[in-house]
Amino acid sequence: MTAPAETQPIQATDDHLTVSGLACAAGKRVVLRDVDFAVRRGELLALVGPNGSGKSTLLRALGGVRKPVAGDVLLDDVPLGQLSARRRARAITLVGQEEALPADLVVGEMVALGRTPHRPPWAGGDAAERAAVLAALDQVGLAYAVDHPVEQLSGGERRRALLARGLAQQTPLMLLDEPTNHLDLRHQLGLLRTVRGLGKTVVVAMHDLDLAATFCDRIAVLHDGTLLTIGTPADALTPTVIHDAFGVLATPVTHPRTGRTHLLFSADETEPHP
Ligand SMILES: Nc1ncnc2c1ncn2[C@@H]1O[C@H](COP(=O)(O)OP(=O)(O)OP(=O)(O)O)[C@@H](O)[C@H]1O
Repeated sequence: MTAPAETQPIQATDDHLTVSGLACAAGKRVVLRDVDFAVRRGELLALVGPNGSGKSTLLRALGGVRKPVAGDVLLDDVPLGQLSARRRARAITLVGQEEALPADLVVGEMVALGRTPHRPPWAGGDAAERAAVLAALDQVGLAYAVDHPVEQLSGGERRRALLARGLAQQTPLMLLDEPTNHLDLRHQLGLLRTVRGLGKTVVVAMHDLDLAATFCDRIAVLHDGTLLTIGTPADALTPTVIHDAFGVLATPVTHPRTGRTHLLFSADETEPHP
């Protein structure tokens, strides 16, 4: 598989997050264990894996929202647990998968919630804040909806409004849980191009392996709560890894126009249906 084609790979120079011996539990059940890796500054890292493999749990742990039962996550060498919520919110944006939107706000007000960590206590919005909100909405192609009621947004518009709220938070690190859900093809590509162009460190959970390989610098493959592998798309998304993680057959093919390598998937009839 070739390097991301949308832009040149961003030069990552050091580690932004360091994950060591991480384990997380849901109730008494350990759902993530023995996870060790680093997120390099400025890279776009995809988290892929089957349903229930632990992607959302890992993202929440990377954001300091999910407390580990073992191990640690360091932000620039500082354990996340040592940071105040406000400091964390100025450093890390977490855009979750199925966040309920406050129905009685207009879109601009909802996106302005992303500015909260930057305000002094009890401060209201000002012109700079409105500019940040409009810029964030513009980045996701939603500026036209700034005064629309949130409850009137389509599923795809809701996803983009949530991302805009995250962009308005203006942190150097973003954690995105399936941001392309509900988006049509053009908006999926547009959103990933936008994310890639941010120049931030981004970790994104996604299901589309081909899009992950096209846009991301590296890919981490989760399976059953463990990190199966992490590496460049070519190194991480081999037919063997894909079969081990997803139980499907993958065949690399060359795109006749671009020359890039893509994967075709087919069912492995010897695998039991999940
Ligand atoms: N609140 C919870 N209570 C009990 N189990 C949970 C809870 N949250 C997650 N789990 C379990 O933890 C495991 C990992 O879930 P997680 O949501 O992290 O997976 P995922 O890879 O993001 O899945 P998906 O692709 O379906 O979004 C699953 O087995 C899930 O059932």
